[in-house]
Amino acid sequence: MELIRLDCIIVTMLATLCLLLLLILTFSWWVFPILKHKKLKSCGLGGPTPRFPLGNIEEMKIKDNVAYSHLSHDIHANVLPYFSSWQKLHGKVFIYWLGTEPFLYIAGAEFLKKMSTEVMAKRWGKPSVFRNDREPMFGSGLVMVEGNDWVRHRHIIAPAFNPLNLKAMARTMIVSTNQMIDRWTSQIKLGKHEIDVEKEIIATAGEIIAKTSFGMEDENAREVLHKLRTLQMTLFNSNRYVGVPFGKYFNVKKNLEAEKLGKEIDRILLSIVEARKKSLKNNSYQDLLSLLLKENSDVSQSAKTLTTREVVDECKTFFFGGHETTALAITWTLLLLATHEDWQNQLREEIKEVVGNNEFDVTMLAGLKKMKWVMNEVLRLYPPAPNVQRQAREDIQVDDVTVPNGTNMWIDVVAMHHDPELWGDDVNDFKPERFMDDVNGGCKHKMGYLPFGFGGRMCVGRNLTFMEYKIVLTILLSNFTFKVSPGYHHSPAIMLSLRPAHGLPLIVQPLN
Ligand code: HEM
Repeated sequence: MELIRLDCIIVTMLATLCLLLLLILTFSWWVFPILKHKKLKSCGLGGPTPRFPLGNIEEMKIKDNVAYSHLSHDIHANVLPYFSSWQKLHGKVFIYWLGTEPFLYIAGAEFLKKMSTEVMAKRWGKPSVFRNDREPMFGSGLVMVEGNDWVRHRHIIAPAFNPLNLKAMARTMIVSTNQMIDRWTSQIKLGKHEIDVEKEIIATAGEIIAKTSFGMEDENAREVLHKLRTLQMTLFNSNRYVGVPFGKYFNVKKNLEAEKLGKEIDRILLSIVEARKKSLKNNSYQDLLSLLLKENSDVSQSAKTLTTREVVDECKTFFFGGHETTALAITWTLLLLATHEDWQNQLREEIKEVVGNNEFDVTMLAGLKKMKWVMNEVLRLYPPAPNVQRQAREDIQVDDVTVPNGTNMWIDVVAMHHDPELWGDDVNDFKPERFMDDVNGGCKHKMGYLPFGFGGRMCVGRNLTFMEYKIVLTILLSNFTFKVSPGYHHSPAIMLSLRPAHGLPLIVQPLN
């Protein structure tokens, strides 16, 4: 009798527990998101109808990238077809769903301005669904951290990019680029003029960040870069179910693979961090790693230290963020210069005027004005970071719209950079002269041009990019001419960053 009663109690307890769990899940997966959605809808925001449990994911699945019939820069409808068609129906600010997570889509510059003036950088969050999903790639690095942790990380990292440190990195950039030039020259001597410049430049930029930020030897650097690339492909080259309850288990193999790669990268970086801790060699300049470790060893500044785990995550973040974006900016530039010979020649002329017969020196970079216009225009047409994400950590009021605490946001940089209302009818033309007298390229709204993000969370590495871009391009244009190969298929695609889906084969000829 006693035993039966005990059984009953256990069964009842289990049933109550299950019911409670079901209730919690229903509330967190459906009721709370629906309430948030309702609040936004009541302010007049529309959007595509979501279906439980996928939200709008089915409509967002992209088939194999279709090659463009010509070299059009009107890329938004191709790289983000669902956003492009929803925009036509619902305007520049609307709601869509990733699984059971509502997202506020923003391509309205004025809305973004009003929203960002309401919120300080440290009070912005990053969508939890992405933070979990991208854990193997960025961990708790600067891109992902929030609140006081973000302040602490940024405070430690920002000084690494001061002009003195940057200047000291220039030598490595020149050496690595010259090695690439030698490789190309040998290849051309064998009659092979077609070079996949995307692949080459990404490898060189990887080498540069490995050496300048971590003093890493080639073999270790190549291994980390290779694993990061595989991780990126695993995470972003397929349709996944981010935001869908138990979505992680829809693609167990890929998720396990990503976790494994993330751990392997951590292991290599950890061994480098530990070795550096022991040697803490006194570089003539402070690379990122020595800076992070130096702050850590200063016990009087305990509020400003990072744990070893955080240092490893920062290394990972900088390894990836520090090379691919810059490399893509240079890659897209070579495509645009290959199709605009006049600009290719103008930049070569400018280099001749600025550098002349002197040895190339970083102090000369400021004189390359047209090159900066070209860079700005390339970053407008092909922004390597094609979107910015946020999560509200408090209610935000934008005119009549209350964006509730917890709302995810997807800011569509590609859409804003290609918006004729902001840039005029020639929005899809390559016109570097837009930037001649205006750092905003004549954009009608100051929040319409965001290649490096906005506010306090703006890209911490942008000055490094400016320098590397100019150095690499100066050396390339001083040695070669570029034409598009007949084998090139124009297929910009988003795999976290905006890249040519099939590489960039160019016909490269030595200048003399
Ligand atoms: C063309 C080159 C680059 C582009 C287009 C670019 C773009 C961006 C954008 C749009 C953001 C803002 C993200 C957000 O608000 O969520 C950002 C942040 C960041 N970038 Fe870059 N970036 C570039 C180069 C670099 C380089 C060279 C490094 C490092 C060496 C770097 C490291 C970072 C980091 C750590 C953050 C996070 C900053 C924070 O949240 O405080 N980036 N970048």
